[in-house]
Amino acid sequence: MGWPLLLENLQVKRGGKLVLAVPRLELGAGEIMAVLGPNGAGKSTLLLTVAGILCPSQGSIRAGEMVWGPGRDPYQWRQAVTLVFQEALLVSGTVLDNVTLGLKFRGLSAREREQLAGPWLERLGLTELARRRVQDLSGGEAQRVALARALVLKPQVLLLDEPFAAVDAPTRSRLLRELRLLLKETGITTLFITHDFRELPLLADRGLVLLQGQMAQVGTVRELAERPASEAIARFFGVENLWPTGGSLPGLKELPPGLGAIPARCVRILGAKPAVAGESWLWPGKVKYVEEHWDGVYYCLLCEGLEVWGWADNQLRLQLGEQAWAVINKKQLHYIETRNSLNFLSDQEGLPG
Ligand SMILES: Nc1ncnc2c1ncn2[C@@H]1O[C@H](COP(=O)(O)OP(=O)(O)OP(=O)(O)O)[C@@H](O)[C@H]1O
Repeated sequence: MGWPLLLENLQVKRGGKLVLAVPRLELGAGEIMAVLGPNGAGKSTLLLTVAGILCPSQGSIRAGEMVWGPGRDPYQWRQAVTLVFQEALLVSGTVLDNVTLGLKFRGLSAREREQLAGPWLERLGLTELARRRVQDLSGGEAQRVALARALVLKPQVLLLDEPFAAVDAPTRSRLLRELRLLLKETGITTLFITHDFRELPLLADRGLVLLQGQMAQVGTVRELAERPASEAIARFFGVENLWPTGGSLPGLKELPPGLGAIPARCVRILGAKPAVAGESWLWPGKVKYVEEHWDGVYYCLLCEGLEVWGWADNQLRLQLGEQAWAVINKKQLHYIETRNSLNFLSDQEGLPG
């Protein structure tokens, strides 16, 4: 089982500027956490710091008994924590040479190295490619080699920068699911970067959203998508419905000033008013937009001037301008208080150091 990871009071500067602040972040032993956020949010900075490549200007990172931070020697830390870069940094030679490189540095004999590498080559589908020269690999194969090279060292903590980014989307989904099984079996504590929140359920137990160098929210995929802590997070997760509260629609008019948020997939569109509303609000509206998918249809209704995005199965055939009903589940409409925006690093003045 990997080690638990604890980041406390972490501040990281780059080019003399504070670009990442993590007051506290805890990963349980064997937990897999995704790091999400837009460009420049601080994702790579976080990974490079946990890898012992960047030194924080303040704070500490603990893994098991070991500590990384200002004044600490990174040598031992780097033995326990392994970073796999997005661009597989392979040395010239064969796949096997690359997978066993770290073991060679640790002084193992060629025979021992091959014995240890064998199972990992097999699990990552590389056995047939073991003697192939790395310059003849596809981008996806090269990424798998980089991963095998990291896993063969049995790291306590694994850091992955956009795993399988070079692979086409369906193959990436399959590889991420397989990687999850493998990591859960070995119990390696893992932090990985992704730009795509849809990858979160494939690999991660929880996600950390970074915005402008700040921890904006930590949670499971459902918590992040259905209970976003701010408008910025809701937008990042592609929550289609973000309505200003107030007005005359039931559900919104009772809320204090802010936003009502609900993903389109959680709003049901019906062609006729149901007899019973149950735990829902029923909003009448006219069809403004239709988008057909293979497994259903997205509709946008105009309800009292608000654009309401919802989902229906393929049986429902509504035309533009037709009367329809949006069913808003009371438990799923999430209130976001807009007055409490995050204090982003760039908005702050006089930060320490
Ligand atoms: N070497 C550097 N010197 C100065 N500033 C840097 C350096 N590297 C990154 N930064 C700044 O640090 C901040 C965080 O960058 P980082 O690369 O960690 O973001 P990211 O979330 O990984 O972005 P991306 O998704 O584009 O890779 C950005 O404002 C960036 O401009």
